[in-house]
Amino acid sequence: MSKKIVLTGGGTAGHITPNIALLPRLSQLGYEISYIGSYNGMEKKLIEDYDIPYYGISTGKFRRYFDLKNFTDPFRVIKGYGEARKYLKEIRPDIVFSKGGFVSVPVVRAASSLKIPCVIHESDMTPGLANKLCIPVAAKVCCNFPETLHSLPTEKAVLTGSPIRDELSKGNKLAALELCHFTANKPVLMVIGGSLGAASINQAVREALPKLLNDFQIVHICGHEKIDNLLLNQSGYAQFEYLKAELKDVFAMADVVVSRAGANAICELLALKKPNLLIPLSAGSSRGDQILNARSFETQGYSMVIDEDYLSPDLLVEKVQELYFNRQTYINAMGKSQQMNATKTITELLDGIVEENKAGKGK
Ligand SMILES: CC(=O)N[C@H]1[C@@H](OP(=O)(O)OP(=O)(O)OC[C@H]2O[C@@H](n3ccc(=O)[nH]c3=O)[C@H](O)[C@@H]2O)O[C@H](CO)[C@@H](O)[C@@H]1O
Repeated sequence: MSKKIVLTGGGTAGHITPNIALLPRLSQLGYEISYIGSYNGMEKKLIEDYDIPYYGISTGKFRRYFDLKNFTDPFRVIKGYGEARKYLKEIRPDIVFSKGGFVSVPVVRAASSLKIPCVIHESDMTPGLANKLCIPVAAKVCCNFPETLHSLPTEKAVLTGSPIRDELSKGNKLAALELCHFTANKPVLMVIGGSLGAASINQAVREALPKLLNDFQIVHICGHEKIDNLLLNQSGYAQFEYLKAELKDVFAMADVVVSRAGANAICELLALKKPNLLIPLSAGSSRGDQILNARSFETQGYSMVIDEDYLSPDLLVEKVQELYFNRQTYINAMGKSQQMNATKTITELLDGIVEENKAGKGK
């Protein structure tokens, strides 16, 4: 009997790439996979590279602050709920897996109204608002950090880690050297500011370029519309807005990495054992989870950290040099980590629920 799953999640790549990581194993297990995301969000652009049906719904953001859109977004969400219900009735999945983000709320709530079991996943240390709205109706809530277990209902919480795309460990260094027009004789610093880029990191890196270029070639993933045209011809410096398939090659080429401390990004750095300097998003512009992520990795000896409030070009140069000098220490520490196989744990959990329900219906 065929098995069907609907995946949802979007807004930023951190709510999408873990779903992508699950695709090969779900296919092996015989699932027909569909995706429900927003009409035109990042998830649509990333999922269209895979051969699975995509259903777009209307979405709105849940804000804790005043914005005129707070008056119109509820109607968008209600519309999205109706569309999600319609698509779910059409697809008739055995289960829904949600990676969070605002688009996932109407999908999970609609699935619950149709008695379709939902499993949701929280990558960060504390649950985001979208997941908080879904926890009451979820069958299970997967999480990435042991610390998160305390914030979740005991009977629903499962520690799984965050699924990482297998292909990331299969990069080709030579392909990346060619892509960036770099030589093989000088170390490579990779800078990645999360899936949307990070303006403060971009500025510090660009101001520090004259010094950094003495020792490194720099590949900078700077975010949508954040390329600096004045630096396009700078030798030893390559900029990209966002990398899809080439990301694995750039990881393979990187000797050291400067990164935001998004939950998935840091798990990938750990899995790939890349010595890294984290600059977490400040508490002023977020709920502070990246700071917790970064401090946890620093304490475990996997990462160096700069507080964004103290970020300056000179401090960046000093810390990058220190990181490169001590890189083997970080590689050794990361080599001792007991990182979970999240893809295996989550797909087994999902398949277990589906098989149990099918067996129940067959009785
Ligand atoms: C500003 C913001 O709200 N950030 C949040 C967002 O970050 P963000 O969406 O940046 O998520 P993460 O850093 O966790 O993950 C980014 C993902 O995008 C991928 N990637 C990135 C750049 C690129 O060019 N190509 C590419 O494939 C990375 O490999 C990774 O898989 O979600 C994370 C997970 O909930 C949170 O921890 C972050 O606090």
